[in-house]
Amino acid sequence: MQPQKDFHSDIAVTGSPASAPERAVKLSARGLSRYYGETVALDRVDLDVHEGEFLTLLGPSGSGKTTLLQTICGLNKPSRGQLFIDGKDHTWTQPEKRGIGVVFQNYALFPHLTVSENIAYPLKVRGMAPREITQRTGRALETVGLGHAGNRFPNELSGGQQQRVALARCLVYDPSIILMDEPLSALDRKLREQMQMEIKRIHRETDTTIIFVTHDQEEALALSERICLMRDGRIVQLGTPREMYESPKSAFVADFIGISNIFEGEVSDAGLSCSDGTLPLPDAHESGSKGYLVLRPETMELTTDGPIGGTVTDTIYAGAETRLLVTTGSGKEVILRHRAGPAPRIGAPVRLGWDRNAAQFLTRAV
Ligand SMILES: Nc1ncnc2c1ncn2[C@@H]1O[C@H](COP(=O)(O)OP(=O)(O)OP(=O)(O)O)[C@@H](O)[C@H]1O
Repeated sequence: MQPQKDFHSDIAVTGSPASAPERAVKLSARGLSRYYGETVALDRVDLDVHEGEFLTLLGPSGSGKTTLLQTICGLNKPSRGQLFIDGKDHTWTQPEKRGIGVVFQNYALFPHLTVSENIAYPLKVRGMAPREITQRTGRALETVGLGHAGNRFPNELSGGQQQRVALARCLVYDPSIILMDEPLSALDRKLREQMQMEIKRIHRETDTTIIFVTHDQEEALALSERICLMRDGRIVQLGTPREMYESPKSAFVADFIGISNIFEGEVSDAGLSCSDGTLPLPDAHESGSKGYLVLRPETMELTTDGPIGGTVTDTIYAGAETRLLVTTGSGKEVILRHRAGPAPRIGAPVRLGWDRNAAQFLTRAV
């Protein structure tokens, strides 16, 4: 498996607690499945989301994230299984009776209504008293930092501000759960990062349970208390960003979360035999078993007698470190971070070593 992450990207694992939050369960999925003919979009999903938690559904395209989100809010009906909110079975409850707010990527504001009118619209339709509408609208606008922009029209706002209006339109109901389906993917990188901070702040201040869908692992690491990584309609691992990064259960998880250099091979008495030689393993394993040695870039270094040989094929200066791309003898691309001394030039032959205690040996592919 080759590293497919952006060589230029930075991975920051936020300081989340080391274990799942000890809070009441807000929402539970039990054996949730959704079939479309032969396609299994969701496959017996069991999931508990805690009160006030920020949980991200992460996974490649087609892994079932949107289907799970839609099943939770009631826009999609499960083929099997149950959904509980606050301990009550809501599998077949109408979407508007679930107390769930939804924010989509496509924020779809009414262009001919002002920001305040956009936010007030659904409350008006439901016949709420004008005074309460004004109060709620004002509060929601303040929460998203747009108290000054109530009289503007959507086309007078930036993409980030429009997404905040969409968020305010959701907050105005005081939902106890908010679902967000790739809400930031239409924004450019800088705006997206600003909005991530904003969403984190709103989460802290309102203590709402948030389930956030993204296929961007950096966004998941930056935002979430826990990440639920999906593939082929199943949950492959659920944990804090740190658990997912430091203790992946399979090569798929190690490859998806952060940058990994993964060597696949067979265990022999001397280590892992692979196309780049025999590599030492962090612990003992039965000879003949197959598996994956996972080496994170920050645990690798250039050493004169390292077990892997290769050639530097790219270097990127990034302040405190230089990122090196090394192509090994077998043609595999390895990323590492070089901190001490001048970086080698492109084309230089190098040998790679690593901190053996920080290496991981995984036997599962998925
Ligand atoms: N209405 C539908 N009819 C048939 N198949 C569907 C339908 N909706 C989703 N699927 C299939 O179900 C699977 C899961 O789709 P889903 O949209 O939930 O994935 P996703 O993880 O949200 O993907 P993406 O990141 O691309 O949005 C995919 O194989 C998809 O093709």
